[in-house]
Amino acid sequence: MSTRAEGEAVPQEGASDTTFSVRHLWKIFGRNADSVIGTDLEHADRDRIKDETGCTVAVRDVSFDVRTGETFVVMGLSGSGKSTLIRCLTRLIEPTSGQVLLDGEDIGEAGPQRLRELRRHRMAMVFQHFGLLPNRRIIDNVAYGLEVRGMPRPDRYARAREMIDMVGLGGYENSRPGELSGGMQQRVGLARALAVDPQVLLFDEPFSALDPLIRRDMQNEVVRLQRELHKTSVFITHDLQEALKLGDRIAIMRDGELVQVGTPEEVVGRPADAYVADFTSDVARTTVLTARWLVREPFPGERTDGPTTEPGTVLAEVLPMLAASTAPVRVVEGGTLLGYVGRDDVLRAIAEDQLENAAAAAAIEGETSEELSDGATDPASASHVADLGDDGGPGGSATAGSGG
Ligand SMILES: Nc1ncnc2c1ncn2[C@@H]1O[C@H](COP(=O)(O)OP(=O)(O)OP(=O)(O)O)[C@@H](O)[C@H]1O
Repeated sequence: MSTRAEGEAVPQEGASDTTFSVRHLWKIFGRNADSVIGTDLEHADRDRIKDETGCTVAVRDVSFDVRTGETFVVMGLSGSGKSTLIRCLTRLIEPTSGQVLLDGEDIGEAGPQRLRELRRHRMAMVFQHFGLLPNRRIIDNVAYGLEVRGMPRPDRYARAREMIDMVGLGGYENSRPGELSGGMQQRVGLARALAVDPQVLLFDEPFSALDPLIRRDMQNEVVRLQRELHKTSVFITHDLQEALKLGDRIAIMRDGELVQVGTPEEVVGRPADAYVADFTSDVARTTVLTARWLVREPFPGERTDGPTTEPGTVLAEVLPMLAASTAPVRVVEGGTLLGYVGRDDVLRAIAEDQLENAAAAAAIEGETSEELSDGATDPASASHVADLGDDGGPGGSATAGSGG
């Protein structure tokens, strides 16, 4: 099952603002993979399918769209199917069933020649372990994709130099990968991917092997490059903070399924179920939710002369403004007044954070005790938490589609 964020339009297949359309994608590893889909087993859990057929369900009936220019993050725990999913997008792994459309073209229908063209010209991948050629100089590594395309040497070196400068490695053109730190090698990986000017960048946990500080630098680098280049990107990570920082939208995977697709605010502010709520319970809402999330009409008699802010301002920055003014903040976008956010609104959003944390903890505990007591009913059930989340903030529905 795939879940769309509340208020999100049903995607139009091949719509012009969509780069990837993934429809009912399955990947089942094992010899009897075809014996699962379309049978009763299709809905069984992974363990039962494994027991009865020997097959592993890695991706289960996943559908989503990646919008042109957005960074679409796929997040989930180890084994949830992220790597398999991103490899199915390029058919590095052959899907068992379902469709992947790139600009409306069904890549499942592409013959070997067409597939090679698509991979060379339309997509580029950045891997966790860099994938650099150890005996080649940095400039040759960066120019590699252009060389494969047959670009003349002066042109490809010029382009490679440009990309090396862009990722801040000017001066290292003649070094070998082994002479560079992990973070620098990943910059080379990034430059190599960008050199071919791909339509789509695919990142498979590119920063997982890096030290935390270098990892943060690289995340900032990606944010900066995205601001400049607006490349459509699919980014795989198991790190929620990374997902929140980089993602215009985040898809959360569990056991091969998508459990929620939404903006960072939607995922944190209105988690789809107890699993997502548990994932996001450590995130300080004030650093993710923005004024847009809480914006509302003025109350009768309320002051309307408060300080102004933009809808994208995080609540952590709205708070000091409210502390300094007794009037609610006016939320203004491009000269248009969207509405107001007052002290109570922000307090309620913060209090909900505490309530949801407690409810999520209770639900997880409840699930565990249910398992132990073989199905005994527990009031703190998953749906209880989902209900809490569904209520969202006072202005919850105003945010649907924001940040996309
Ligand atoms: N080639 C394969 N053959 C059999 N099973 C596989 C294969 N590749 C992956 N799997 C299984 O498919 C499931 C999903 O794996 P996948 O690597 O896609 O998850 P992931 O979320 O990317 O995990 P990680 O973050 O650890 O890489 C896992 O149960 C894994 O064991």
